[in-house]
Amino acid sequence: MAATVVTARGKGALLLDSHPGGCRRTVEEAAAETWDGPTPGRAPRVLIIGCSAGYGSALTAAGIAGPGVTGMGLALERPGNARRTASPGWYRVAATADLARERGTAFEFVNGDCFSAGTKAAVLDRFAERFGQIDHLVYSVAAPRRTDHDGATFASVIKPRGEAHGTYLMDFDAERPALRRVEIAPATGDEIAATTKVMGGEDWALWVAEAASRGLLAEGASTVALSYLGSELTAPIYRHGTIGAAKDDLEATAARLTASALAGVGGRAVVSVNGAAVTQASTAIPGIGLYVSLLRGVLGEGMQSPARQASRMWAHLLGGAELATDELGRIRVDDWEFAPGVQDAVRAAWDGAVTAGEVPAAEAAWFLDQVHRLYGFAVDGVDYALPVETDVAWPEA
Ligand SMILES: NC(=O)c1ccc[n+]([C@@H]2O[C@H](COP(=O)([O-])OP(=O)(O)OC[C@H]3O[C@@H](n4cnc5c(N)ncnc54)[C@H](O)[C@@H]3O)[C@@H](O)[C@H]2O)c1
Repeated sequence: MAATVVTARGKGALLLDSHPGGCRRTVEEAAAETWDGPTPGRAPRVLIIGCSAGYGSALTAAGIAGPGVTGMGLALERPGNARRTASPGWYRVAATADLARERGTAFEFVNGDCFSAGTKAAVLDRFAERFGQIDHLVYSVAAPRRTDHDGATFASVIKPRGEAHGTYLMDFDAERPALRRVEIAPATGDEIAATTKVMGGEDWALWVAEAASRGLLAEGASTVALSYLGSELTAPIYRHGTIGAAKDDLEATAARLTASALAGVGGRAVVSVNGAAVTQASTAIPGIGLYVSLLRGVLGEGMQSPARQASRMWAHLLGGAELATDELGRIRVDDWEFAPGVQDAVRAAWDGAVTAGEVPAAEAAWFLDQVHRLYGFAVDGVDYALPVETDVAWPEA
């Protein structure tokens, strides 16, 4: 395909195309994150499940550029076709592979379904062949559905549990970013179970057990899965909702893994509670867009990017600056979101926005920019008037 000018077509938080050059720049930005952790004696060998977007992409880029991790990343991305460019994660993976090459670190990427037994076997076989053992297994998947080994498919839903919940969407089709109230009916028991099947700890545990059974976990290995706690403002839809049930399950899985699969190698399973970020997964959750916009309004530059948080996580996992652990043993990378006064200020801003029926212009503009950045648009240093090659190959092993 010849190079072409790519523009941001689409509606609200969903764009049809992505810009390869902009996606590349966002990876470079993550790689430029300051590394103030320890310098490892040898490259840590890592497997990152969900490496192409959001926190997983940040962990991959910041890990390659900072401590110089080596290993493999798995993601599920879509190639381009005659009507649309590839998905943004496809381009980020290509850029991250180039970053690894430039840094002289071996890193391979697989495009596949993490829930499939075949993908697990293929990835772990390849890891054993090329890298030997795993020092750190990162699980950073956010998926809408999961097909199980028997062909049954489960869809994750974002709903409250128990009673209906009213929250606000930002309506970017309006001339000014208006708020639209939505009422969301409570989930059924089946929906809660299906969401837990997709976003709970079962698949994480399968990966770790499969790696352990192949003798792939190195002495002292760690595995980390990401979680979110969030504000009282979003609790009815998030932490007390279907996704919260899945996160409870994921978090309970950590202790079981430390006591089982990791016990033999003296390793540990860790839950990392990260802060609110604009990602493809989070923009699908009603109320999160408003919350995260107002949080940014309160914190300004004090809001930590996924790359900053990723760098802090690596420093912790590699035995450098220790992160604080809460009463449930989770590492808290969301400390800035809960710094004194922050939540009170966000609540006041939320009440103000609801009363006014609109989001303050600066916060709304920031949010829209963040959404565009997910697709490689609104990125500094990219000339969007220039044609760009959209036919980018998945990196070779
Ligand atoms: N975004 C937030 O505000 C936030 C905050 C704290 C914690 N987290 C957690 O971080 C984790 C990642 O979320 P995110 O927001 O970065 O999501 P994201 O949508 O940005 O990225 C999801 C990743 O999962 C991969 N993926 C999805 N389905 C897959 C499949 N079937 N097989 C292989 N890979 C698949 C995607 O390719 C992508 O790399 C989740 O556990 C989420 O709960 C998110």
